[in-house]
Formats: sequence, structure tokens, C-alpha cells
Amino acid sequence: TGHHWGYGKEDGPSAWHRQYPVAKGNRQSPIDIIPNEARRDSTLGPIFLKYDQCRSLNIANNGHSVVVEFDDSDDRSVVLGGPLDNPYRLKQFHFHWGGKGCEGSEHTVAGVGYASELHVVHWNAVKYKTYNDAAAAPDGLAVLGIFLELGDDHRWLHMITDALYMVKFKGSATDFKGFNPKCLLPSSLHYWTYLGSLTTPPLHESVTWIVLKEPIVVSEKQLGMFRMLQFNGEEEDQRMRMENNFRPPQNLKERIVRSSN
Ligand SMILES: CCc1cc2c(cc1OS(N)(=O)=O)CC[C@@H]1[C@@H]2CC[C@]2(C)[C@@H](O)CC[C@@H]12
Ligand SMILES: [Zn+2]
Repeated sequence: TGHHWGYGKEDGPSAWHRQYPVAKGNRQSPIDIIPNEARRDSTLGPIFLKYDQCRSLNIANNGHSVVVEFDDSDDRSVVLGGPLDNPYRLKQFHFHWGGKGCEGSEHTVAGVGYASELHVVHWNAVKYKTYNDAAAAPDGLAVLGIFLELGDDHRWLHMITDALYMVKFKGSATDFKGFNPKCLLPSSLHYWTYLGSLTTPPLHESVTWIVLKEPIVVSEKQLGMFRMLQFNGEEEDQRMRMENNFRPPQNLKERIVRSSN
């Protein structure tokens, strides 16, 4: 059904605007964050992540990334505070990464990228009935962006990388219970925040981005496991390794980035 988007030469980020004109909009993501130009805002309080009652459901390969989904049928796990006017419900998390030894994050900091970026996705269930409605609304989503830099093994990431062989191909999914994303957070919750968008089509301008300043550390071996995933389905002839699934920084336009204290 229609031409599908991807991260290749013909169907990648530079071509998305043809089918999704909002790609050239006024609040697109990701962006290059310039710390010296971010506005320290004393009205910006800390964020709180209430994940203790979270219930992970499954891990899946959607042909663009690997996603862990949560039970979002009540307010059991939410993010609140910071730039947010009300609690936003935890929905899923997924990653973006590069090729071996290359950058792979979506946001960059003063022009420098990280090896990977984790997106922890929440939606405004106070104002919107469904996730899909929220995902199309200007204040519908709150996404926590966490940078991954290369170093020693991450002590908990193996819980995810051990499951990746089960979701090698697009369209595959498997049970993934009892995982709490709290174990993927850095020690500091200091952040930058700005109004942006989904970083993949349909590129809806519906995301309040909260990008943590402190990266987490994972090993090249662990990150390399993500590259065993494939963009293609099991039945497709063309085998395409899942890597470089990131959109480059977009124009800041009339936006400012605020910094927590
Ligand atoms: C924020 C995480 C997220 C949500 C969605 C996408 C991509 C996303 O990752 S990202 N990197 O944060 O932008 C692309 C598909 C989108 C989905 C939000 C809900 C939809 C818009 C559906 O209604 C139809 C297509 C869906
Ligand atoms: Zn993402």
C-alpha cells in the first residue's frame, strides 16, 4: 500500500517531505542542542518518573526499530513535572543507533552525536482518549530522550539484547514481562526540553521532548547486538541489517531550548 519510508538513499529522511510535507514544518525533531544557547528556566522543576508499577508486555521489531510496549490502561506508570502540565502515561520505549563505530543518536549536543539514543514514550491520557489521538495533538506526547555512549557493559541492557534474537525480522514480537525502564536511566535527571515532533513519519508535531543531559554507558558488544536485527520481514529476499535508523538534526526555526536547573 503505497511507497513505504525507510532510512535508505531513496526512501530516507531527505525524501520523507514528499509524502509527509510537515517534514519541513516549524517544530521538527531531532535538533542539535547547543548547551550555551539553552535558556536556564527557574520555573522548570524536576521531572518525576513513576515506573514502579509499570507492566511491560512485549518486545517487537516494527521494521524501523525494536520497541518494548507497556500496559497503558491506567495511570500506573507516568512521567510528571518539568515542562508538563499533567502526568503522561508510559506507552513504549525504543532505540535509534548507527553502524559499527559511527554515530547513531538523533539529537546531537553542540554538533556531537552519541552512539545511540533511547526514546521513552508517554502520552497525555488526561486530555486525550487514545494514544493515537494524543500522537496527533500538539501537547499529546512526552518523550524522554536518553543518550547511549560506548564504554563498559551496561549491567541491565542484556535483558533487552538477550531477547533480540526472538525479534530479528520485521513483524516479529515476543512476550517481555517484568522489565522496568528505570534501570536504563542515568544518575542525573537534569534535562533540556523543547517542543518538537515524531522523528519518523508521519512526523506529527506532537512531542514535548525531554532530553537528559547525562548519557548511559553501554558496550560496543551490546550495541552490536542491535545490528543483528533486520529491517526486512523473514519472507523478504532482500536482507537489510537494521542500523543507522536515525533522522539527522532539523532546523530549530523560532524555537528555544530550555534547561532544567
Ligand atoms: C513517540 C514515539 C513514536 C510514535 C510513533 C512513531 C514514531 C515514534 O518514534 S519517535 N522516534 O519518538 O518519533 C511513528 C508511527 C506513529 C507512532 C505514534 C502513533 C501513530 C501516529 C499512529 O496513530 C499512526 C502512526 C503512528
Ligand atoms: Zn524514536
